[in-house]
Amino acid sequence: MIAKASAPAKTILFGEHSVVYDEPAIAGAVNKRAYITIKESKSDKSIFRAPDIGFEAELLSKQKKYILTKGKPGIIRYILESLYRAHDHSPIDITLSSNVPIGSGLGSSAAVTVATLAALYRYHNIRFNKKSLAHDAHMVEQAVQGVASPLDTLVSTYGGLVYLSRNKKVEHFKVNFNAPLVVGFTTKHGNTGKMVKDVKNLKNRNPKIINPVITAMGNLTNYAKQAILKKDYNKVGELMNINHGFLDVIGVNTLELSRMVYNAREAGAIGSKTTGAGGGGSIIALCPGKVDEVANAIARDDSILKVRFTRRGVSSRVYK
Ligand SMILES: Nc1ncnc2c1ncn2[C@@H]1O[C@H](COP(=O)(O)OP(=O)(O)O)[C@@H](O)[C@H]1O
Ligand SMILES: C[C@@](O)(CCOP(=O)(O)O)CC(=O)O
Ligand SMILES: [Mg+2]
Repeated sequence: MIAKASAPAKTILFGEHSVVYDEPAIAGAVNKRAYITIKESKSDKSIFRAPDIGFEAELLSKQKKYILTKGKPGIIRYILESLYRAHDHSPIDITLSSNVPIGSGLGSSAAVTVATLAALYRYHNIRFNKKSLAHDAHMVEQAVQGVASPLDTLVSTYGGLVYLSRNKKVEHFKVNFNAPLVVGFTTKHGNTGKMVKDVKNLKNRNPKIINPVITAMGNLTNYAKQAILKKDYNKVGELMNINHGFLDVIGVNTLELSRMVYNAREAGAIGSKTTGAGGGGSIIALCPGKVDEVANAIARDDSILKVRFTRRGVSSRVYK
């Protein structure tokens, strides 16, 4: 039997980091995906392969350990944690293929986790629905990273553009927000777990300064929700620029991220900001009528990815 699943990457429009402190956030699934295939192993060992990133390891799922044969560790922790929760430890082959850049703020960890759990549930014929899958995937991210909001795993599971409220209520935008976005990313990777910890430490050292900023980031997200519903792109852009400033305050921007953000604005983007955890990774630029100008300006020093929002969330099936 072969089980296959795939799940989309995402981009956070508003509310990264503040969402960890229960502030609202807005994120959308994009048309880049992680694909997982699970089949019985031909040997008595479980093997995980990710040829796109040159990764291979033998899995000791019972002990939550692995023996690396090729590549560098990292993303495998999400696979192991998923196996630990949803696998009976019988020998299997797991293959990951993905066109989501890893550690770039596009939620590769969530896409891989959602796809792995969905494939495992199919493989073992375990009943699940989107609600339970999003919940379980969030538990995996939390276990691996220490702290994680449910945002990335929610978006990867459901697809579409999602608003997560202060009390963790999920709203799916019905409006078709199809303004063109350019993603710029650097070769420097961020690490979500570390960035979340850094923000927490900054907040603990300077509570009177950082706490109101986190609250303001949440208020800004709520204004953005209204602007999106009205398709007021100029307002959305203005709020993205303010959000980038807040991300500077909490210390997650880098020289490369800010360079891309300002290159995008100079080339005509009406809004641009870091997206995801920062410390490396990606920016998004909102640029109606100026996609090529903005893409070319970012591409002078960094890499670009043209993405669009997609309503397609997780999908999975078994082949007997
Ligand atoms: N080349 C690589 N091979 C394997 N794992 C990697 C590689 N580069 C980064 N990683 C790991 O992938 C994970 C990416 O997750 P995260 O930091 O949440 O970023 P994102 O979800 O935005 O891609 C991290 O655990 C990181 O250590
Ligand atoms: C910083 C944070 O808000 C988003 C992280 O996104 P990413 O892993 O960089 O794609 C953390 C979280 O929501 O769990
Ligand atoms: Mg992640």
